[in-house]
Amino acid sequence: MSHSMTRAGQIEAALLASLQESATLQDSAVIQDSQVQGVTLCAAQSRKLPGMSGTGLIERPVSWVALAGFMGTGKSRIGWELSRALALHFVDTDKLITRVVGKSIPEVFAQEGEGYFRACEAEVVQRVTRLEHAVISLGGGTFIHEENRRTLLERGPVVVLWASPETVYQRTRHSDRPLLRVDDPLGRIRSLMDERESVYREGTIHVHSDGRPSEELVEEIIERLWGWQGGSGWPPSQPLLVSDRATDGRASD
Ligand SMILES: Nc1ncnc2c1ncn2[C@@H]1O[C@H](COP(=O)(O)OP(=O)(O)O)[C@@H](O)[C@H]1O
Ligand SMILES: O=C(O)C1=C[C@@H](OP(=O)(O)O)[C@@H](O)[C@H](O)C1
Ligand SMILES: [Mg+2]
Repeated sequence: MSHSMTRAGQIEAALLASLQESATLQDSAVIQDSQVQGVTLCAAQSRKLPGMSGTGLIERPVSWVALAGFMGTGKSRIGWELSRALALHFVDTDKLITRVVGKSIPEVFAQEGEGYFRACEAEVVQRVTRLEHAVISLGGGTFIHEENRRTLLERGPVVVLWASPETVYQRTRHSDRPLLRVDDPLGRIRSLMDERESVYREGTIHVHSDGRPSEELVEEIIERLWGWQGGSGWPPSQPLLVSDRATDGRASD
């Protein structure tokens, strides 16, 4: 990216490239949001009718949704699959930042520092919450920062994916997450998850991912989104109770 461009301009250009890519990969050319000549199908139904999802006869529970949660819970993968199921654009904020800065996430952390990464993340949140027709996969730390959380929850539903520390460890051990580059990654996962858990609980819908295939998760997310009442999720309505923080409580909202 050119140095003469402002970061906002760089984000705009990178976003455009991401959206073009996501549209190119879209398997249906024209998707209508609601009724088409009196015929509507919800996304779940259309997936049971092969061929129908490409015809534009599709109705979605939402036209914008974000995925939050700890590293390795599946935000990037499930977000992508959810975007295909709902025929929406897909934006992964980490990939967007990689495009904007021209460096991988580990390089951004090592060369620019975490503070720089968090500043990019905050700007990207401001931009992606103004998008229409998109599934947004956040980085694991994005939702932790209050201003990001407020902006996201005012925009639309935030689905939080959960997994046990052991599952996160298995899913991330062969990848390069800068925050897990330590002697005892499982211990680090446990302590960081503990630190962040109460904040993740401010999300709109909570889905546990341990031992569950992605198709099942996408299906559950879509069903839960149909049941979502709408409205701003900010400020969080329920004060957090200590008993709510039990491990079993993570799967429900
Ligand atoms: N439900 C799942 N079951 C098995 N593996 C999964 C599941 N969700 C994600 N993964 C895998 O775990 C790894 C981390 O997933 P990713 O989507 O990058 O997580 P995140 O974006 O939350 O860090 C990837 O290899 C991905 O394919
Ligand atoms: O939890 C975090 O603070 C981070 C999570 C990562 O994203 P994923 O959750 O997609 O791995 C990435 O944004 C960065 O390494 C920091
Ligand atoms: Mg990710």
